[in-house]
Amino acid sequence: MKQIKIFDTTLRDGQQCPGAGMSHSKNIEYAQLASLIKVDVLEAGFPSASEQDHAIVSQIARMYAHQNRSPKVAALSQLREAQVEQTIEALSPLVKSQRAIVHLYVPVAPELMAASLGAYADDKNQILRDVQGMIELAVGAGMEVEFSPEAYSQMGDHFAFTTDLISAAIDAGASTINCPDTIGRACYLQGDDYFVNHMNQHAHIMREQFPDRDITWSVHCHNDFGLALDNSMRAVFEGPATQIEGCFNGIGERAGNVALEQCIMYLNAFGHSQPGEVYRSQCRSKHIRRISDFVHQNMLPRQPHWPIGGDNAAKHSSGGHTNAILRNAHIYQPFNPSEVGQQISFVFGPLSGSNHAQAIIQKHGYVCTDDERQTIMQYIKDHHKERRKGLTDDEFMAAYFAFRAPIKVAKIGFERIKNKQHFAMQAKVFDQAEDIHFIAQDDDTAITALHQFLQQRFGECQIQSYRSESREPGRHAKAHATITVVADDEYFQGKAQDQDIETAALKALIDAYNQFLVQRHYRQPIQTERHAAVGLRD
Ligand SMILES: CC(C)C(=O)C(=O)O
Repeated sequence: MKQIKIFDTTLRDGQQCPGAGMSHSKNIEYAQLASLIKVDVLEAGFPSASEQDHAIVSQIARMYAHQNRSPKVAALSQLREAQVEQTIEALSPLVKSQRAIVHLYVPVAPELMAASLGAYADDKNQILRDVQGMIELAVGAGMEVEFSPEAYSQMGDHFAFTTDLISAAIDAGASTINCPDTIGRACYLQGDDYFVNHMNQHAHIMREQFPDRDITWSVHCHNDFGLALDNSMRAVFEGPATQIEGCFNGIGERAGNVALEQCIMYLNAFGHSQPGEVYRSQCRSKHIRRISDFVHQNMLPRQPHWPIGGDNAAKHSSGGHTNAILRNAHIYQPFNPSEVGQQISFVFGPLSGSNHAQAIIQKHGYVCTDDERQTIMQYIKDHHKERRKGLTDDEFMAAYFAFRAPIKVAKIGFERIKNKQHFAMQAKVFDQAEDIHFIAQDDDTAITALHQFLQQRFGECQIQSYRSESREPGRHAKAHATITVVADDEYFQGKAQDQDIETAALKALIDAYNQFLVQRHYRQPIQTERHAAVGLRD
């Protein structure tokens, strides 16, 4: 088995992108999650960037120093002695357990060298001496060293210089050579210039030069052309890389870095496809959703359709898909979502089918027979025809209750005629048309009259509270009534609105009563087997 190390730079490269920065305490929280998911290396920051960055790296180093199985900690440094010293200082708590990595970088692409190093770029021998000297300094302080020739994929005619740099770095004690596609412009169609080919050449040259050294080759890809995953995987499967650098949810400079959760799951799914070798990471994939949620909530929002950890990655709506899933839970999933801490869930939408509707109703413990499921589904779709984006379960069930409602009122009124209070209602009650009319007591209000009628007809039910309000200004504002009743030891809240305050209250009471009656007549034991079979969320 070939173990592929996962180098997590969410806190460093991830926080370099606009909008992703987090407070000190959130950085620490993230480090705990990185340890839980078991990345091999956590790049905790750039200690020389500010006092706070130094303090964050140093606290993470102290925290991990007390935990045996936590990741190694890397911290980034430019080729400047003062920076290297600050980096060493921040990482020092991990020296004893040999888990501190100074990550030193210098550009090698010609244009980038000129733009970021100025005149220093012309003195290649000095750069070579500095790389050698600073790595020796870090190694002497008990650090591991990772060396990155920045913009390696754009090195152009600097191949020989890059070879010298890598050679100097290894000679001075660097144990990892990281090959970045800094601007996300690498593509296998580049042929001989493709950076993975260069990595193979460099790995070969270094093996010849340092036959006794065990060098880790690492890859660090940005996603500007959407090729970060392809490039990272080619570096592993076609090149010498045994370490992948990236960020959870693919955050990072510009279009981001390769998404680590995609790399981990790619290895899980395809790592055994090559003859004679199995590639795996040691990460506990079941925590992917948790760390992905953290990045989503505290760094940058995640697209719903984001691969692996996105909300929609295990959510289904269309009829054809949900139908098949109800028979075979994982038929439309490329892997079992529980591997990444997700569950299959359904959203009822305009393209959903009657099987899906029936499953939701039964999951909530109500009756929906095979004969009626088509009618109920159509009713619910018509009831919410403006909701093209799908219904929550609450909205869906409210429509189911409206469909089942035993009392469907066509006309309702309460008026005084010849000194008597008259109550009148035209309604369908359990599908029978009825014309209800009676003379109420003198001191009855419309509500008490209706309440008495409903109790006599359908059984005991107490009014717990009644509220009526107008939510809009002006004389045309509607009255919104809310009435809560208690029946069979359960609470039912009825709501209604009408231009007339009294009618709104009457309708709200009927709504509450309807819910009580739906519960009484259509409740059934929850169909747990089917529910469990499709892994629906509770
Ligand atoms: C410092 C290096 C590794 C980097 O972040 C890049 O090249 O993108």
